[in-house]
Amino acid sequence: MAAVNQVSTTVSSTGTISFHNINYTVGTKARSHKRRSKCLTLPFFKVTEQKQILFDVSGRFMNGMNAILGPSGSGKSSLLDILADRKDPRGTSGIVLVDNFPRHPSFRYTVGYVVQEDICSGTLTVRENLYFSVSLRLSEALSASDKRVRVSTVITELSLEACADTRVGTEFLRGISGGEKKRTCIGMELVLSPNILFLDEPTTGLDASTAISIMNCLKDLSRRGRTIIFSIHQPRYSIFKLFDTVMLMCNGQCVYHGSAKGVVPYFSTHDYQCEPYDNPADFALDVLIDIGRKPDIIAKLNDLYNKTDADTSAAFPRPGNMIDLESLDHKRRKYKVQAARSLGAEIFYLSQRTLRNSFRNPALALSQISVSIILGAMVGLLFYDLKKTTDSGVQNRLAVALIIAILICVMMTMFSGFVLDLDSVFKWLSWIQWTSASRYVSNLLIINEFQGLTFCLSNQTNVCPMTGEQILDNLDIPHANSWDLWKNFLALTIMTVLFLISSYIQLIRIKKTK
Ligand SMILES: Nc1ncnc2c1ncn2[C@@H]1O[C@H](COP(=O)(O)OP(=O)(O)OP(=O)(O)O)[C@@H](O)[C@H]1O
Repeated sequence: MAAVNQVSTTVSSTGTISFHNINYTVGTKARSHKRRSKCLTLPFFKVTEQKQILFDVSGRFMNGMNAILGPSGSGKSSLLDILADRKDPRGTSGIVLVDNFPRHPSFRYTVGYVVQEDICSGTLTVRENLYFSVSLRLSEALSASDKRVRVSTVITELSLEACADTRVGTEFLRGISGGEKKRTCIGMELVLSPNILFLDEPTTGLDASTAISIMNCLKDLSRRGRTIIFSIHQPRYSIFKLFDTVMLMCNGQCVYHGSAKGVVPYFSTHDYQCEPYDNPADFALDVLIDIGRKPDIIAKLNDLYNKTDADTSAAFPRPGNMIDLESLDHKRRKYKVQAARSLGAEIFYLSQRTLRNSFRNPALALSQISVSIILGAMVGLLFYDLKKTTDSGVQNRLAVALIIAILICVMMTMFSGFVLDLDSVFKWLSWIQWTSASRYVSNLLIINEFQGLTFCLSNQTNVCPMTGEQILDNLDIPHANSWDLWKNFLALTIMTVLFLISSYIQLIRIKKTK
């Protein structure tokens, strides 16, 4: 989901976003042989070099359709992410203002961002997807009926009434059309009532007629006072003529920012003539590809754009204010955004969706249930009516543990201290056994299986030369008291908690910025 679950304030704005001298740099693996060779002796030493993606990009987007156009790799998505406050602030510089003020810390949660891939749940209906989005992302103060009204309004706004109660569809389940699916994804953002809607390549993967219907839908939204900002690759003329402003990017620099109608006349003044029947978007892309090979022309056009762009300079803060704005922006990033929902509510809505998903996706539910039943039956059969004899009785029980361990994880089994005698074979590696969940599981199973048993000869059942305790002693598994059993439970519990915590930390790390 684009902007997750934290909406603390309603930002009232006219939706004008201006940005000034945006630079973006990332650290990449060093490619130069010279640098690598210096570090050949340090195999784990990563050599990074800085790569600048965006160079001093400035501009202003207002209510209407604002397109960011350029060849692949020109920096469109990077700029879009920075404006939407979805990029890691490290490596970015410059100022982004909304209605001439720095963005609120919760900005990214109050604007809509439609990612390229469709993120709606296939087993839910269009209405349920929108309701899920509104429930998870808006304040708990909103009543159920308010939520329903909001969802219905968005359904009407996006002309989704006819398929509102149809399931979106999965690879196994026929659902709504591609265009309706994209509109559902847009709707999941619109339920926030954002003034600004970002879209990353909204027409990618759609056929021509679906693409135009999506863009017409966005045009309608823009007419109702929204600022629609999107990156787009190669629009047809019927789509291009819907744009109000166009920003042309080339190698991370802006070479044109102005009206869509002005593109052809602008480039004609720089000796690039558009053929009478050529699509201006195709023409612009051809020009961008050509000047991409000529750094001096890019620099000239970029310089011209920086000097003459009237819209940008009108919104540009006075130089004296720049320092204050930078420090404000710094403070803004440190500001803690309060979650709009309690943890319990989040768990409830997510579990509800997961349950619905399982029930409505017969293939998934069936495979999950079948796997559980088959595994359970297998383990049950293996343990069923085992003999208490010294030969097969003992052997069938050390085999069962092995099968289970293999099912869980082969690697962990290797270090369980059960398959191999780690003390003698891999002395220097034997400590790994203490990190192996399989070791604790196998210890538990073996203690549980053998403790208190006596094993007799198969032909003379009154002669019982072996006890379970002896086998446990032979395997070097402590079993003197109940703590020897329960400490394995404790170790497994601690491992589970640690894995959950580290997954949670990783989720927190990746969810906010790219
Ligand atoms: N985190 C990163 N690490 C390394 N390179 C990056 C990173 N982010 C972006 N780039 C590079 O920056 C350039 C611009 O990327 P970006 O995705 O913004 O371009 P784009 O115009 O949206 O391209 P496309 O149309 O293909 O999606 C590309 O060359 C990309 O490989």
